[in-house]
Amino acid sequence: MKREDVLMQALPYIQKFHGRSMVIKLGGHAMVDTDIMDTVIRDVVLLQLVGIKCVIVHGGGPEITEKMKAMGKKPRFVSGLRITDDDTLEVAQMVLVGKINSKIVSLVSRAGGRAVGISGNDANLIIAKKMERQKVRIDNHEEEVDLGHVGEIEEIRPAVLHTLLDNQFIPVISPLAIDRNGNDLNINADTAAGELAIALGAYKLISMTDVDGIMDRERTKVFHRMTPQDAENLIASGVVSEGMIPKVLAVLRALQGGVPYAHIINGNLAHNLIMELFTSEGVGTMITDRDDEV
Ligand SMILES: Nc1ncnc2c1ncn2[C@@H]1O[C@H](COP(=O)(O)OP(=O)(O)O)[C@@H](O)[C@H]1O
Ligand SMILES: CC(=O)N[C@@H](CCC(=O)OP(=O)(O)O)C(=O)O
Repeated sequence: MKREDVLMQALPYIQKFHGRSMVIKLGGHAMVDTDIMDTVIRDVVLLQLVGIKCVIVHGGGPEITEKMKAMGKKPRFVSGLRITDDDTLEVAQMVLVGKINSKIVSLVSRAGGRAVGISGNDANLIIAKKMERQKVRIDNHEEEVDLGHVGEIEEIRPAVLHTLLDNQFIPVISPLAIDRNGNDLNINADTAAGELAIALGAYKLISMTDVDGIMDRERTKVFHRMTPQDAENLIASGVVSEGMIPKVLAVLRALQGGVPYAHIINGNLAHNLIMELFTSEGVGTMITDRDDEV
């Protein structure tokens, strides 16, 4: 395709997306290469310049795990959620806020945009409560496990995001929350992105990870489009497993909450974000119960 054709193909999408908001979740596994991360951020700055209100929510699970191991602590997860004791919460805060959030903000600045880094506890953006004890199967019996400082989202107060977006800032959000008594909590980044997308009335939730999208059992084929029902079936049949489960559950919750389109795409390939948004073929998986084009 000629260069001008590629650009013109984007026109109807730009017209459709102008003035709408999108929540872009950058998973920890999608942030391993700084050069590619740089292209992802430049894509986001471009999206903002064509009138899309972009909100970035980032993860950082792999880096938290690495730091915990370096401290001699063994990371433990229950249903994809990290058991978070006092020390682990401190590591999560250091890695998420101190390192990853600040790196993304700098990359936006380098790309010519203006970002403001916040976490869910800033301006009471994400109010959560400590998660109930979770039942886990261990050696043929069920045990109840306390996840520590892990939060379950109760409320999103998006006022701060509207202020930032209306003034052309790109909010970059760390997945931490606060409870009603002011205690800090760790939350899964996909869950946070899904709830933020609902509260903002976002047009799309885009989750960037380290695989091309939702794949078949053999992991040879990517499903480019599916309905929420298809996605539920893939979880029930075990085709969707491990870290993909919280991601797909967050997508389903967002779709139920009124977000029309959700995408899961590979964040480790340069310019996948604009390819997914501005071409009819797309590159990853789009989940929607609408039957129109975008
Ligand atoms: N059906 C599936 N299609 C694609 N990936 C899957 C599927 N089921 C499980 N996965 C796994 O989910 C992982 C993505 O989740 P995760 O590692 O938590 O990502 P992130 O850190 O980006 O949030 C993939 O690397 C893959 O191993
Ligand atoms: C409670 C919980 O599990 N919180 C996550 C927050 C980071 C995250 O979700 O990062 P990814 O998107 O890279 O997986 C954690 O501590 O790993």
